[in-house]
Amino acid sequence: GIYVSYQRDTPASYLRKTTAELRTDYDYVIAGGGTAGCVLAARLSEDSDSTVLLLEAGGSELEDSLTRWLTRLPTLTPSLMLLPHLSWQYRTVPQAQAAYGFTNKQIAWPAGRMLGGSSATNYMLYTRGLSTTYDAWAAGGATGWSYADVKPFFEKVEQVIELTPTSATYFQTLTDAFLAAGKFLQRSYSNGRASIGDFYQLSSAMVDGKRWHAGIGYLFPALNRPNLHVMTHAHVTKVNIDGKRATGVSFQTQSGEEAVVMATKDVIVSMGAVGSPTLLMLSGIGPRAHLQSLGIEVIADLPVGQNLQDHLFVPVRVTLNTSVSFTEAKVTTVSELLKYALLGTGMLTESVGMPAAGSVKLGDESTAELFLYLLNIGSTSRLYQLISGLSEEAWRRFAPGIYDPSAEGCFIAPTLVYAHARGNITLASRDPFQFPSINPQYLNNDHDVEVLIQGIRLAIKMAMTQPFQALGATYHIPDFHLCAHHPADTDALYGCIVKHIAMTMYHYAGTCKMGRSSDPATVVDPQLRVKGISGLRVVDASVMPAISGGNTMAPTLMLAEKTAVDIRQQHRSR
Ligand SMILES: Cc1cc2nc3c(=O)[nH]c(=O)nc-3n(C[C@H](O)[C@H](O)[C@H](O)COP(=O)(O)OP(=O)(O)OC[C@H]3O[C@@H](n4cnc5c(N)ncnc54)[C@H](O)[C@@H]3O)c2cc1C
Repeated sequence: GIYVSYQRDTPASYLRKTTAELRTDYDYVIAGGGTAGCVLAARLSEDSDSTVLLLEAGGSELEDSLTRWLTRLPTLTPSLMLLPHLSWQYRTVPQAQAAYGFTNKQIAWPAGRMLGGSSATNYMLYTRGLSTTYDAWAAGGATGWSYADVKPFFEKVEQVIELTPTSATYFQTLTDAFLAAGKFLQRSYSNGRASIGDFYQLSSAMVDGKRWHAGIGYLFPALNRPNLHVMTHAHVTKVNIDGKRATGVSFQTQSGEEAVVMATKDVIVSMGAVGSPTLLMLSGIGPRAHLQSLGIEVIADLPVGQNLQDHLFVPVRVTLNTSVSFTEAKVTTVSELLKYALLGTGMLTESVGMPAAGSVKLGDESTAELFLYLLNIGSTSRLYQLISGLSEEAWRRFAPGIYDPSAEGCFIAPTLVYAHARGNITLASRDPFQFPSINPQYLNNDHDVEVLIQGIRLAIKMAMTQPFQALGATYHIPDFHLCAHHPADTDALYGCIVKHIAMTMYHYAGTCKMGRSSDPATVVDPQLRVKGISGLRVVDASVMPAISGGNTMAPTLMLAEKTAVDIRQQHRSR
């Protein structure tokens, strides 16, 4: 008896297993149970007279204790990116102007694949980002999205997440050195050419040393609501459209069953900046010529998949002759990570990743162009090569001793905040299970390369400051073959290095651009409704008109909170 009632009450028991457990229609059907999808499902089902269905292609930690264990322990984050059932193994197409050091010139683009989405596999940094981003969104036609407008929704998110400073025990010496070095830079280089902002320790979405994600914070506590249905392993293949109205979605279940469900109010697509444009194009919403070339009937000719943006960074390797990080454990492979997990060291509940950052304005720019992050992946270097897609050769030439697990070190990571490059996502075929073709067009313009060159110079200056020198810091300039003919310490050399090693911070955004309806570059209006189609919205990182000035999880949570209010108001006032 006890066993049965325990079973009935587990959150997993609320997940729908077969289509027989679903209704034929819901008020809202949400495609994608990721960062934004979990917020929407929780908020929309707060109205007990609204019915909500959430469909997620991946599984959930609720169904599988190994997944729960892997996702909750912050140090295991890099390993999640290698597991295809937890991360989509997307990859860019070969890059013309970037990724020279990557196998096939392709950069790995992992994204979360389970309830919680990328918030369940990411590095957990939480930052609202530069307020100037949102003011620029509003000025560009995204009415209602200025910083003053969005601030209350960040505050709402911050009531749900318990933020903690990125943690400390293993990294604090290094973090302190980085923050002190930031102060040195500020004093010495805040002149006409570069103005250096404050350096600060970042906040992390962790509770008691364990990962917080949108499933934990939003969805799981709502699972017992009778008006909310959630199905995992449900791969959405199409938005069904009748005339100019979205009527529901088609999806395939784990057992391979093809199913259709109807939405009486809204279909909400929250499949992330790769998944959402892909689904729209498969459904006939996208650039006319592209859809026609694949024989897809065009229902709305919109620039879906365009305007792709990301944050690129250059890891500058700094080794130290003082033991500062991971002093208790040297972790170089997945199996070692697991070994330490089994040993249960406190290190597992430490966040690898980026504990601190500062911003830099270049020339007479009015907003920051560069962030300098402290990247704490010193002794997980082999793993890092695997997850990024860097070639063995490039990784070996990247820095001496990179394979030496006893080498203490870190990376200083200058990051391009507002790239000028605009990439695109297009369908590779009409098969909804085939990945699309992802072309970020990284570094296809001088501006982006020049900003990162200045970033390398600042990273070097930082390594030479007294706080880093006190730890015996040495910075390393990679000796890539193709760069060998450039003289030391020249822009030409650093530009060549940028083209080899600049890599993604996984902040894919912008592929279903929001803005004024009359603007031919936009896909959704400021209420995130797809232009020209009723009953269809896109709510996730893809709607950002310009990438946020900082990591993208918090802005994605914010935009889902804000749009949930819009949706509820719209339908209440009818
Ligand atoms: C490795 C990594 C590290 C990162 N680190 C940070 C960080 O430290 N801080 C930060 O702020 N940001 C970070 N980011 C970025 C941030 O996590 C994302 O920008 C944000 O979570 C995106 O949210 P989203 O709702 O747009 O998409 P996601 O959260 O990715 O959700 C999309 C969901 O849709 C599902 N889906 C896709 N296709 C289908 C389909 N056909 N049918 C059904 N469901 C489907 C996916 O499985 C997924 O659950 C990181 C991202 C990654 C990948």
